[in-house]
Amino acid sequence: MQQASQTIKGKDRYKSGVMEYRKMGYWEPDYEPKETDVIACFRIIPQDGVDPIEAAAAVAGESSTATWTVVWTDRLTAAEKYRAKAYRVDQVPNTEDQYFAYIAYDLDLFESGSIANLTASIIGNVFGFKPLKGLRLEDMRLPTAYVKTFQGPATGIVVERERLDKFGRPLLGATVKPKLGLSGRNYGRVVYEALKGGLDFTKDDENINSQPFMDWRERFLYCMEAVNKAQAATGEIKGSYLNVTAATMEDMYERAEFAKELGSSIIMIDLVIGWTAIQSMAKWARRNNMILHLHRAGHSTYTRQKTHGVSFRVIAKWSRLAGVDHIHAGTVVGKLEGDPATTKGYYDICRDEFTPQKLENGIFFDQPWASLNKVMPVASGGIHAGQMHQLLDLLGEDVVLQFGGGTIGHPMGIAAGATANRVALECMILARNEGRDIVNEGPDILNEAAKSCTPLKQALDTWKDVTFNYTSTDSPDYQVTATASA
Ligand SMILES: O=C(COP(=O)(O)O)[C@H](O)[C@H](O)COP(=O)(O)O
Ligand SMILES: [Mg+2]
Repeated sequence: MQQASQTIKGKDRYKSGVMEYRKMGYWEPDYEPKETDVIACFRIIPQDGVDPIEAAAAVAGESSTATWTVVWTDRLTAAEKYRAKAYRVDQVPNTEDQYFAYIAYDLDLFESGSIANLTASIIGNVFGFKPLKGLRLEDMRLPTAYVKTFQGPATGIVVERERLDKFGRPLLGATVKPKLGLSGRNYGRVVYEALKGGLDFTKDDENINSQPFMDWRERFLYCMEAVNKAQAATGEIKGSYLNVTAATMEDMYERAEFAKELGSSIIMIDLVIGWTAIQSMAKWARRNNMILHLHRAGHSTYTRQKTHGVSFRVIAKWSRLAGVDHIHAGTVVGKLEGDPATTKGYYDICRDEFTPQKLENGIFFDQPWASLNKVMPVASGGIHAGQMHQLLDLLGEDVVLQFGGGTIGHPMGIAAGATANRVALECMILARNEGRDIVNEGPDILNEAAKSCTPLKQALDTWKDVTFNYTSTDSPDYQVTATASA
């Protein structure tokens, strides 16, 4: 969709009154983004009768320098440079009223190393702008110059594996269940059983902090006792993500310090604590040699519907900049939202050294990572041992596979549930390394291994028919590599 520049030049540009955004300089179809520009792709759904180009210009304006009327004080600034520029608008395939608007922002609009500052512009007031029915931030191109101002993951995949001494296979974890209500002592028993049975990690759930039934100190003490006992029993390094999420930064630091004092290798935070708190904890984790796990609690309130909000691929990018080591990124086959093609895009963002544009995976831009560490994606939510071949095929090797119900709900108990998952993983890795076609032979490979592993046999029998086959709400709009480029 093209419309020539309508920017008013000279002194008429600064006449008092209301002027269309495209006339104020926020629509510049000839603009060529600079290497150092931040670029955003928004899905715009204009109100009836609103011209899509004007809507795109308004988004550029409201997310950068503009207000609703002309202000003469623009002339006291380098306004042409600071104005964000909508430079391209495409109709979204298979829609009548939706448009992808590409907007370029000068790097000087943003404070170095601050997600809070970036987001206050890009997803600030503009999301409430009345002429739009809906607005979704689909993707961003963060230039190398800007990426370099962030710390990135505190530890990274390579060093995490070295510290854990685990290579060549996904890591295995489990979320302690029930989510709420266990006492510290019983909680510790779940952790011990799961780790002794063969998992590498257990984890606190997103909503367990410090409630009347279990103080956070109780939890940390019993978890670390379980970790130490399981390490002694198995000779392997184990961990339990201790959730330090709390009401204030002071509380979170206190909890993190205690986790460190007890010898934990990993702590956990929830996305709901906010970007500044996440960045603070990432810096703390870097200083204290701690792995930092991020649970994306809350994201679905704004990532899941395509008509308004922020795509999770953008949340994944911001999280990598902010400095977390783990991020929940979806399972495809489990109980929670996750289209395979879209989810692949999230995993690439976490693990690539350079993420190329791939419209079929929802990736709109080439994204350099400028040597920032890689984030370990975490697959969690309604998965079980019988899906091991699919998980390995879809998600690859650098991933934590987390089975909460799929460990603790095992008919023979928690340790048996853990063993089932470990044996399923190891037999699948062996088969893959032997060159077998694990996607098609996967069920046979598992059944074969189950002949000499009763826990695996029972896991397969218990959960064999469990699938969550529902239509995804967030599949890519371009099904094949299109010619569009930023
Ligand atoms: O407690 C669980 C999963 O438990 P279970 O394994 O018993 O289903 C996590 O909170 C979800 O993984 C969150 O979802 P996501 O990972 O998609 O953010
Ligand atoms: Mg949970």
